[in-house]
Amino acid sequence: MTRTVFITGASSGFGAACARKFAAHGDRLILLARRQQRLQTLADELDGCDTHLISLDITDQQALQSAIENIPEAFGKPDVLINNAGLALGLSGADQAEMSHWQQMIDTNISALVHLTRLVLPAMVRRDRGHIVNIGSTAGNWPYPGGNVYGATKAFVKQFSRGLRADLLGKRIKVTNIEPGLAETEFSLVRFNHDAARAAEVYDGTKPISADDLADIIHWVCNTPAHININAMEIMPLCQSWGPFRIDRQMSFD
Ligand SMILES: NC(=O)C1=CN([C@@H]2O[C@H](COP(=O)(O)OP(=O)(O)OC[C@H]3O[C@@H](n4cnc5c(N)ncnc54)[C@H](OP(=O)(O)O)[C@@H]3O)[C@@H](O)[C@H]2O)C=CC1
Ligand SMILES: N[C@@H](C=O)C(=O)O
Repeated sequence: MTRTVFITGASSGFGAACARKFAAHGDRLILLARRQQRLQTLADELDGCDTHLISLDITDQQALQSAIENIPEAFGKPDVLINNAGLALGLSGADQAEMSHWQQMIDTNISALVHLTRLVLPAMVRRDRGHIVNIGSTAGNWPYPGGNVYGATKAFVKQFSRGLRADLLGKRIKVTNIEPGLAETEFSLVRFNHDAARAAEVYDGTKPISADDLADIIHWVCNTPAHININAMEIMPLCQSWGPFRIDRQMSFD
């Protein structure tokens, strides 16, 4: 059956790779991001796939609502919503971080994700079918220095995903939180204000998760038997693991 798959953050990274993967399996796509030209180039590449493009800032609530109301009828209602648009900005400690960065991460990773879910979910409930795939992060499970608000937004996404599952018991609607670790996309470029050298250092000497790796996993998650729900999946490259607790041995309390 051809599904309508709605992917946010489709102009790059995981979102673009998911678009290619789902298109290759015959699904029709609704693709959202700010960069219209990127979306158009992707849609041209996916020749033969029915694609509806939504070019907007997902934090603009009015624009988002109007875009959802104006999805062409031929696309029907989304069967799968991949809440992927998101970002980290900066890696400064909490006393130094820019408040505007924190606000943008909260607006994008939390508020916009919640808003879009609220807009799309009623039709899934009415039709008694659907799948919401939220893109969380290992940063929502494990803290690291400088990850402060970014990690907190992803912890929100994790708990929101669980809450959705609790609310949707008895409905044929699946909810999954995908929690990737080190993955090479434009993520670090954005985090470090397009400083390419600094972004490259993040992946230096590693074999990180690729966008295609993650798209394969998401596609699998969206194709499990009807009675199975993958609640959460944490994925790291083999070269990544946890560090020990840090202990400061210099502190004085005199
Ligand atoms: N790469 C990594 O290491 C990991 C990433 N993640 C998460 O995966 C998700 C995708 O990131 P990834 O593919 O890595 O990074 P990319 O930077 O490559 O992609 C981010 C996508 O989000 C879109 N986006 C960001 N802000 C907005 C906005 N305000 N309105 C609309 N679209 C927006 C961007 O589109 P545009 O700029 O055109 O608007 C882009 O398509 C994010 O939620 C990220 O937090 C989770 C774990 C690991
Ligand atoms: N796991 C990465 C993205 O979410 C990170 O925290 O750097």
